[in-house]
Amino acid sequence: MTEPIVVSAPGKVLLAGGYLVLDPAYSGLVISASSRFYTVVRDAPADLPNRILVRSPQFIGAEWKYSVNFNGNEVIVEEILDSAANRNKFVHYALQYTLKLASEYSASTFEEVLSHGLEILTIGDNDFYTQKREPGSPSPTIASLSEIPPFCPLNVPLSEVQKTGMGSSAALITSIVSALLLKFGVVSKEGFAQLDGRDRVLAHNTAQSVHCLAQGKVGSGFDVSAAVFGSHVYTRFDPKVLAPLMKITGDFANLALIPLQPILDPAVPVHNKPTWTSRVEPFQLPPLVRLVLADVAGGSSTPSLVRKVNEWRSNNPDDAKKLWSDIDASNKSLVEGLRNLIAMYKENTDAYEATVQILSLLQPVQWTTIDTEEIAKPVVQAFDKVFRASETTRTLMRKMGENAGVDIEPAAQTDLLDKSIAQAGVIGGGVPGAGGDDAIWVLVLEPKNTTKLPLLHVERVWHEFKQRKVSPLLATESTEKGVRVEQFDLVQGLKQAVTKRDYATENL
Ligand SMILES: Nc1ncnc2c1ncn2[C@@H]1O[C@H](COP(=O)(O)OP(=O)(O)O)[C@@H](O)[C@H]1O
Ligand SMILES: C[C@@](O)(CCOP(=O)(O)OP(=O)(O)O)CC(=O)O
Repeated sequence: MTEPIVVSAPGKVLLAGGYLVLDPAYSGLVISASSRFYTVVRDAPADLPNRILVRSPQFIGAEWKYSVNFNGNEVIVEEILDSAANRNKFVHYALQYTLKLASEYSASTFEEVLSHGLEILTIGDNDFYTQKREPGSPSPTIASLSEIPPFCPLNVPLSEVQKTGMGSSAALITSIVSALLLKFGVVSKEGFAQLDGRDRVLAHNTAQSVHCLAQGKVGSGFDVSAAVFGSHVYTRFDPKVLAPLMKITGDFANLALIPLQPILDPAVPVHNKPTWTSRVEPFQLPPLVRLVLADVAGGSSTPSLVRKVNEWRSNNPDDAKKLWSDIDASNKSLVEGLRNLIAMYKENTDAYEATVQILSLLQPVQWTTIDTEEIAKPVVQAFDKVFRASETTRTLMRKMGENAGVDIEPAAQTDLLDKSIAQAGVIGGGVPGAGGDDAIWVLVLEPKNTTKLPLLHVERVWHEFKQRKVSPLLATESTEKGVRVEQFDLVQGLKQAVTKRDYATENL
């Protein structure tokens, strides 16, 4: 049996650019989270040619079986259904499209890889799901969450789990697609190590297509893009590139007529081929700045928020244009402020660190009122610019919500954010992505070598907040750039988590 292939992909937070990023004229700032989704692909334990078993050991009954039919030319992946209720369209589509693509490179490698059958395991970091608590038990803290064993079983079927909104399906699809591309030799580990080389771009185009097709709609795609490339300023692709594939509904026999290589592989030169126009401008949060996320007990449906906002925008084009461009200016100012801070750190690390130390003890509204040394002034101003920009974006996003008649920042979230942002050492915050009731983000200062006071203040506010249950998540920003090939033995807890249950091979 060959070594398992393990690929992880990070979750996401859209810090700025919700709704705007659906339009290629605007961009969004997406931060990739340290929480990751893992896919392990290995040869099936028993010889079962052309069979694939996929399972998610964190959930009850999360097993999906497939048979692969290949006639030397066309590939059809069929679900072997125990019951219709146990369909997993996302996994099925990931297999169908990635296997078809792989077969177009080498039929003999394709047949060889499937000759023993495959087993695929998918598993997510705890942060992707709201962890169940015993009634009356204290709400979790970042310290208590870091004590929980990795990949905790959720003890419910997948359909009943509560998600935290970190983009589990995008990270899942990115990790499955990438692991399969490696297994079938379509991309290499070395190729994957390059951030903007052909291998990653191919993985992106494939995962993005699968995700859109499985969702049955084309969103902006910032979540898949972050899963592949890490934190960046994202500008969306033109959905036209997917038009030939979007026509295929359900019957994969129709896929036979559409070669995938020319659509997905940037290295395949075809005259007049549709191109992927998305733009990725790498980004990273400045040093000594920590992203903190909260899972808020509440729920909002992104598609219905998007529908209403789009409706208002098309009925009020002039007002919308003005509002969109004001929000865009504020978002750009946020990005610029954060980038300036990185430059300042590089230019004079000591002054930067000393200023962070001072600001961490003051509320952001006090920052520009204090007398600082000349050398600290630009750093103070840059932090102040980030604070102001995030507040302006909040105000304008609330306005967008009022106009469209939807709660982009509901009153309870406003209260929670105002209280959080009033703490010493907090730089700013907001509702991520489409907004709504289910999450907030804040940026806090974390001075070197001192207690993490701003984080503790924010945690206290969340703990004492009465209107909603608010739990911190462990995730910070991932400084690894997106999708990553892992070593099975080196991912803490992974081996135990995927081998926990003794699956009979006749399951296949
Ligand atoms: N852990 C998992 N294992 C297998 N499939 C999953 C898992 N998480 C999500 N999926 C698949 O992705 C689909 C959409 O997931 P969902 O969590 O609703 O998306 P999102 O993260 O985009 O909100 C699910 O219906 C399921 O098919
Ligand atoms: C409105 C949006 O611009 C942002 C939505 O971001 P969320 O992070 O809220 O998304 P989900 O996790 O899928 O619910 C739609 C889009 O860009 O596709």
